[in-house]
Amino acid sequence: MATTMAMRRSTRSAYNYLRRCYSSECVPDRKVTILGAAGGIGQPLALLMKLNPLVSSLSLYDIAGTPGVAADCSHVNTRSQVVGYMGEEQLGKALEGSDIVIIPAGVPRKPGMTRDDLFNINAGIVKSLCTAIAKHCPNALVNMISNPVNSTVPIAAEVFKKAGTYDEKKLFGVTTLDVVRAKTFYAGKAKVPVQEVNVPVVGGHAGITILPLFSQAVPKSSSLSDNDIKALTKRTQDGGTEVVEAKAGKGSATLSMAYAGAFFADACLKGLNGVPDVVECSFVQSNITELPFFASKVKLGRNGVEEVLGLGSLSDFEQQGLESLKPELKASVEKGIKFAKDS
Ligand SMILES: NC(=O)c1ccc[n+]([C@@H]2O[C@H](COP(=O)([O-])OP(=O)(O)OC[C@H]3O[C@@H](n4cnc5c(N)ncnc54)[C@H](O)[C@@H]3O)[C@@H](O)[C@H]2O)c1
Ligand SMILES: O=C(O)C[C@H](O)C(=O)O
Repeated sequence: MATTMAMRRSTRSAYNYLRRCYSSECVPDRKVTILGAAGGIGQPLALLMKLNPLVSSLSLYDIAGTPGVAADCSHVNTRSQVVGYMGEEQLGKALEGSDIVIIPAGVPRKPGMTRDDLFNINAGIVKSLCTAIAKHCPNALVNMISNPVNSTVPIAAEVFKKAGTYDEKKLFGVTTLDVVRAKTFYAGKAKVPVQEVNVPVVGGHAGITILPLFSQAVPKSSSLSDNDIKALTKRTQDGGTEVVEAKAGKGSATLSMAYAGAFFADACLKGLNGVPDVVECSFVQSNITELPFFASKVKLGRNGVEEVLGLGSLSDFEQQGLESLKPELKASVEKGIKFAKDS
């Protein structure tokens, strides 16, 4: 009898908790800022964030083109108020009060280029934007999309350290597109419903540093051979290049990236709002390997990273992939740190 009463009480409190979390009058105000909002990723990402009911204020910043994007987006009849900001003199206002800053500012690849070939231009852009974040919204969660992510995230960390605002719980390299691709390719090959699929992707965000863990994929598939897993791994690692080549000089992934960026920002917002058990992969400061930054499953909470989760058990093939990616990832991280320290 006492047990039944206790169960009823706990069901009621879980129900009340969910009601509190999801009833529209209790959703807290949240400001999301997109830096690079007029670009190939920035525009569809702005639209997807405009559709997110967790956002109350959407701030769109770019060096050009934001008045038009903001006016257009602002006519969509959803909760958030949209304001466009253009040029460096408006950057502070764009950032003030942000809960989340998403950064897709910078140049994309052309066929034949690696992500590291973008370093010379994008490192400087990221450094100056992060300097402004440290000044105007030091407590915001930062979602870094600009490539090469393996170096731009360490650059951001160094900029924040120099400014005295670094909180490792609040800096994220967005690797969600790798997860999105791994899910899609796995579902296609294993012939399982894509909406039921989950696949962790760890390491970094470039070539062999992208390591999908298909041995941990759900739902499990008994129909995939070792060669199928190798081919799926390679396709996930080369997913960005597949799009760059198909776009033939007109940039890299924008629509799938906007989807992935909006999905990850939504997970961050849920974490900030106290929704329990929000877990996504991201490239964060980490001690689960000897590398200082590493992508793995991360539990998101009210302060950003609540816990960096371990790798779980790996197949021999994945273990080999992990060892092979370490030198490249280490070099990219060190390159970012050196740039931020020297410049
Ligand atoms: N993390 C990922 O998975 C992933 C996926 C796709 C693309 N990317 C990267 O995202 C970046 C953007 O790609 P895109 O296709 O949107 O490029 P794009 O050229 O279409 O857009 C970039 C935008 O950044 C703006 N910009 C440049 N300097 C700026 C500054 N100082 N402040 C604010 N805005 C500035 C430009 O005006 C432009 O509107 C690239 O570096 C690309 O490699 C990352
Ligand atoms: O491949 C690129 O250059 C863009 C991005 O990193 C991607 O994975 O699509």
